[in-house]
Amino acid sequence: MSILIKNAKIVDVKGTRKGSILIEDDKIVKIGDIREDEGDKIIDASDKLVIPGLINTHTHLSMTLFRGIADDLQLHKWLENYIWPLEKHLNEDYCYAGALLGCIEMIKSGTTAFNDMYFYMDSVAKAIEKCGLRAVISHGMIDLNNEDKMKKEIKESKRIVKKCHGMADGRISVALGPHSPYTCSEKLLKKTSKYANKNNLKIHIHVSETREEIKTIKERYGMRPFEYLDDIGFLGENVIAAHAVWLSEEEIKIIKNNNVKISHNPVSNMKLASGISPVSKMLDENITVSLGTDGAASNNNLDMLEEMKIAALLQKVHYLDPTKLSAKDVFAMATINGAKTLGINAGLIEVGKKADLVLINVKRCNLTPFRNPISHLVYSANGYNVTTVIVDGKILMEDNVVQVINEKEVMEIAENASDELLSKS
Ligand SMILES: C[C@H]1O[C@@H](n2cnc3c(O)ncnc32)[C@H](O)[C@@H]1O
Ligand SMILES: [Zn+2]
Repeated sequence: MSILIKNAKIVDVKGTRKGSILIEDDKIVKIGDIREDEGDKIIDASDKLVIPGLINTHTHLSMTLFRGIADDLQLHKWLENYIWPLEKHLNEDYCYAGALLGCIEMIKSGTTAFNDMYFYMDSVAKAIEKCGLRAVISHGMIDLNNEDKMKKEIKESKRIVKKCHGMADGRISVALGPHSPYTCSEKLLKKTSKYANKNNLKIHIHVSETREEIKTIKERYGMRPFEYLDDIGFLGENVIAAHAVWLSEEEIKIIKNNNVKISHNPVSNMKLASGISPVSKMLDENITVSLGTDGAASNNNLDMLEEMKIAALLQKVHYLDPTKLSAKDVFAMATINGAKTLGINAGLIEVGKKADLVLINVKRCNLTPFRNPISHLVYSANGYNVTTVIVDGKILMEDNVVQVINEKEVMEIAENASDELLSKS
């Protein structure tokens, strides 16, 4: 079935133009003046912006179940005293419920693709397939220097690769997810790197998130985290490093030289008081920096429109310079940089690109008067301005109604799963 989006105001980082968009199968096939009879399904986009779907490059989807639990803590206390004890009680059903809820939240706020690291990833993949989103998923590996645990973690990662890579008509791909340099042994990191490079897979890892991490890695290996990862031959263009908050000048060079992709998570970094990533500096060095929310337990939502605004504001106040991280820069991070990071043919509205598109209603008081689309998207909009979401040429939400699953039922399932899970701890 073809879809014609007519009377659109098309906005991507290349600019704003008026026109219609014709989608056939999973792709955009025509942009401009298009006859109505060319589309089987017509969407009237008058009073709407059509933007590339937003791309969230660091999530832990099923952590929606922990939203509002363990707030106002520093990362390591948060993980060790609250989150990891709760995660011991996770199972397939809980992770499925949390992932469904996360998918709906993302659809409703205009995200079409994401990069997820967590547990029970076949359940997460099932939820993504059901909801129609696009994702890179990885099993989060933590071995704490224990050889048996390392073997189990690698075995589970390989199982997920075999079971889920290319699932959902290719919308799901699998990456390897060593949690971090402080929770993974050198042996695990080296094996991960070897397997990923041999099988052309991405690697998703947390790096340099807190000052405590820098201290731990320095004490253990005599180097800073990115220096250590470089030293063991782990870094490469397939590595997606989340956070990258505490970086020396030398580490910025290492990131650049290895073409490592960085996922910036400003809200999580602010909430856990981890610090401020030197995003503007990295962008000046032409490093690919994209945007992520992190999990809903440290954010506490998955709204990329909100994340864009906070990313821009944080750089400005950090450098005491309002010209840092302009609306356009941050919109690029959430669209084309995200696509480049995840290896998706999207992030721009052009013929031949994947039909991953989002419609934003500009006839809302928070977007009135309507002047500068990218400014409005970054500084004034929020998830509630999203009306329609298309991924891979399929409509996932139309006029604010989720089409792929019953939203109320999912909220109930997730509420019950969260209740049950918390009662176990
Ligand atoms: C996959 C594991 O990662 C944990 N996690 C979630 N958010 C963060 C973060 O910001 N830094 C480090 N680890 C994080 C999650 O709870 C899982 O245990
Ligand atoms: Zn994380």
